[in-house]
Order: sequence, then structure tokens, then C-alpha cells
Amino acid sequence: MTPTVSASGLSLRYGRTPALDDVSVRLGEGVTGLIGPNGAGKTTLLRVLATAVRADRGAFTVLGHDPATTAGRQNVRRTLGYLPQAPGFHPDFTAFEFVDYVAILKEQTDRTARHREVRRVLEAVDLTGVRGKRIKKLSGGMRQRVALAAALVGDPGFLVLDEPTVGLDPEQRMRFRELIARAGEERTVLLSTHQTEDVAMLCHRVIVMAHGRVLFEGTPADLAARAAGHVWSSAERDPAAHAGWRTGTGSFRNVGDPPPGAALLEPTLEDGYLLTLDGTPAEVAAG
Ligand SMILES: Nc1ncnc2c1ncn2[C@@H]1O[C@H](COP(=O)(O)OP(=O)(O)OP(=O)(O)O)[C@@H](O)[C@H]1O
Repeated sequence: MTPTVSASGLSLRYGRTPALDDVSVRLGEGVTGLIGPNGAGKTTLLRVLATAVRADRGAFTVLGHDPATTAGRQNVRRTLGYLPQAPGFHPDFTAFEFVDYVAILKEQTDRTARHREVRRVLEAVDLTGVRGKRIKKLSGGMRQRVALAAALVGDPGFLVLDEPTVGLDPEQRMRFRELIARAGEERTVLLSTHQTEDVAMLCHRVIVMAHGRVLFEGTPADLAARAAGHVWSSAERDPAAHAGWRTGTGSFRNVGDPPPGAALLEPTLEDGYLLTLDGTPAEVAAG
């Protein structure tokens, strides 16, 4: 992987809380998923990389630009599309007006070229038909697409998406995944999510964070493989399992250290994630 975004030793404290604790990551073209429990530091990492907040320590570069200098920071911002966790829409704006407003903030001063760009990004997220509608009248899924369109203005090389699939129904989520996959074809996308399914279906790399630290960085297959030999089925709940639940077939699926002779199951990414959070030694997969 040729890294397009590299961060090393990022640390940031809020009072006594280490939101980021010596975080080093490398991203390449395509979609990288960032998963971790509430308070893991995902949003903080995205905000640092989006130059919305500065780390106390550490450094990073985005497509060769170093935000440590004013000029470098400006270049990082020019190459960036950011979809924050709670996009601040003006509800009376139409979809077109909102994206146009973002395009103005992104220094697109030529009105004709800017409007062409606004139409392009709204088309890219399939919102052409409702571009004149007020945002308050759009569904949650459509609003998320307006926010994605705004992030895509100017064709940024680095797209930062903070939990973009939250609150979407399964069909909307599927459509949104399609759009993100398309967006990731020729650029670097970092996507924070609580859905291991988003990662399994969409991401070529995955980073697991907890307590401000990176616990795993590698491919989704590497993460699933961490649980090989640690997932088994049983007729009754196995008290030795770290986690276990009754499945639709009535048998239990257990994750942890199996008893001798257990009926081992093929691990999923979610199994690997659960075991990683459960204190498996921190590991960074090669590549
Ligand atoms: N502005 C802030 N002021 C004080 N503490 C903060 C601030 N932002 C984040 N924190 C704390 O930093 C830690 C990391 O928070 P962060 O929002 O980055 O986690 P997260 O992984 O994005 O969580 P979630 O999945 O719930 O969005 C948490 O303990 C949080 O309470």
C-alpha cells in the first residue's frame, strides 16, 4: 500500500481524558473503516486529520501536505472533504443552496463553474430530482446524501466521513455504502462507523481503536482471521466464553477460548473485533 495519509504519535488530552494516545496510522487509496466503542477516540482522530482541532503531540501529512505550517494547513483543507457526525444544516436551505454555500466556503468564487460543480455532486449522490427541496422536507437518508455531496465539492483527494450510516434504514444504508464505495475508487476515504457490517462490505482496510489507542490495523480478512479457532457453537450457553449468544438456529455462538473438542465455526470480522476489544495483544498487521 502506498500511503496517502500518514500520522505518527498523535496524542490529545481533554483534561485527564486521553482522547488520542500515541496514535500512528497509515491510509491508502480506497475506503478504510475506523471502528471502536463509544469514546474510543474515533471522532477526535477524524477531527485532527481534518484540521478541525490540533493534537497536543505528533504529526501527520495528507497527500504530501504537512498541516504544521499555515500554508500546509490550507493545502490540507483544500484537498479535504469532511462529513462531520452532526452536519449543521440550515433547514430552510434547499439541497442546492446548502451545497452551493459549502462550495463558496471552499473558495469556489466563479458562480457559473461553482453551480456546475454543485449540480455535479448532487447528481453523484442521486439527488438531482430534489435539489430544489428544502432540507427540512427531506428524509434522513436524503439529508445524509446532501452532506456527502457537500463533502465531495471540489473533488477532494481525502474524504473523512464520521458515522455517515447512523440512523439510516437497511436499504438507505446499502445505497449509501454504494456511494461511499464509488467515492473511494480514486481517493482516500476514512470512514468511522459502529457497524462491523459497513466495514465487512465496503472497506479494504480497517483500524480498531479503544481508549484512544489503535488496537489493530490491517485488512478486514486479517481482523476476522484473529478469531480463527476462537469461535464455536454449542447447544447450551458456554460459561467459559467471553461472549455468546443464541442464534436463529437455536444453538449458541461463542467467542473466546473453546473447550477441547468444540465445534469450531468460521470466524467473521465481528468475532475478530470482539476478541480484539477483549484484550488480545495489540497487533499491527503487515502491509
Ligand atoms: N470537546 C471535548 N471535551 C472534552 N472531552 C472530549 C471532547 N471531545 C471528546 N472528548 C472525550 O474524548 C474521548 C474520545 O471521544 P470521541 O468523541 O473521539 O470518541 P468516539 O470514538 O468518536 O465516540 P462515539 O463512538 O461515541 O462517537 C471521550 O472520552 C470523550 O468524552
